[in-house]
Amino acid sequence: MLAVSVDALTIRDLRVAYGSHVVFDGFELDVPVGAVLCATGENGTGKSTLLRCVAGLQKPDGGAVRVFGRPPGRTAAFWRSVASTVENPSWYHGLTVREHAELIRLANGVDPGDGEIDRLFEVLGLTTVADSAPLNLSSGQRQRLLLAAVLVRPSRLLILDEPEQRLDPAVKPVVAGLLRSYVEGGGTLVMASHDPAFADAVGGERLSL
Ligand SMILES: Nc1ncnc2c1ncn2[C@@H]1O[C@H](COP(=O)(O)OP(=O)(O)OP(=O)(O)O)[C@@H](O)[C@H]1O
Repeated sequence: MLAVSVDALTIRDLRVAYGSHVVFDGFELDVPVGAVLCATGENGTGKSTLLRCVAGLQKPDGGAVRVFGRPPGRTAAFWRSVASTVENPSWYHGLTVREHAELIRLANGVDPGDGEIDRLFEVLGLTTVADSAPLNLSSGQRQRLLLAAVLVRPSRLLILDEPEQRLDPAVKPVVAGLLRSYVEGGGTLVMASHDPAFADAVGGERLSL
């Protein structure tokens, strides 16, 4: 039997308008499994709108979005394959930074004590704040935690909206390296970025909006 390969992301004839302001009309996109796609463009060109549609967080006015051949949705099954920073999560009061990572790993069926959290915290500079409450972190530290939270669990597609935002210049290459490793491990990455050097460091295709 012939194996039929399904792209990670397929968009056909996408239309999104806010009132009379048309952001997408007849937009098409294919992202194969294992690819990196980075949307770039000035403020307001539609990067976040596109990512929200891909994550199923916004219903387009027309067209079709398929993630691994299925419509994106708010189901647990969809989010088991997809990790995203398009919408900020709520942090639990009473749980530390490390306990959040442990909870995420445990809930996704992976061992929280296998050293992966320590490794990620070390490279992302979160070790010294591991026992803090997330709400006490600086905005840059919270951005690192957000990235740790999506990277600490298994997924097949990462959807990241400006992952470089609020990061120190020294941390950006580290995050770019983590994202490259994610893709080398078979994952697909769809992101938006305002930082050409960061996008170059991650690699892959650019989508200019
Ligand atoms: N809920 C909304 N209601 C009305 N207009 C909206 C809404 N969300 C986005 N827009 C408009 O749609 C356009 C695209 O917005 P979007 O946030 O997708 O752009 P972006 O490329 O992500 O911008 P930025 O680089 O500033 O993050 C903008 O002109 C914005 O004003």
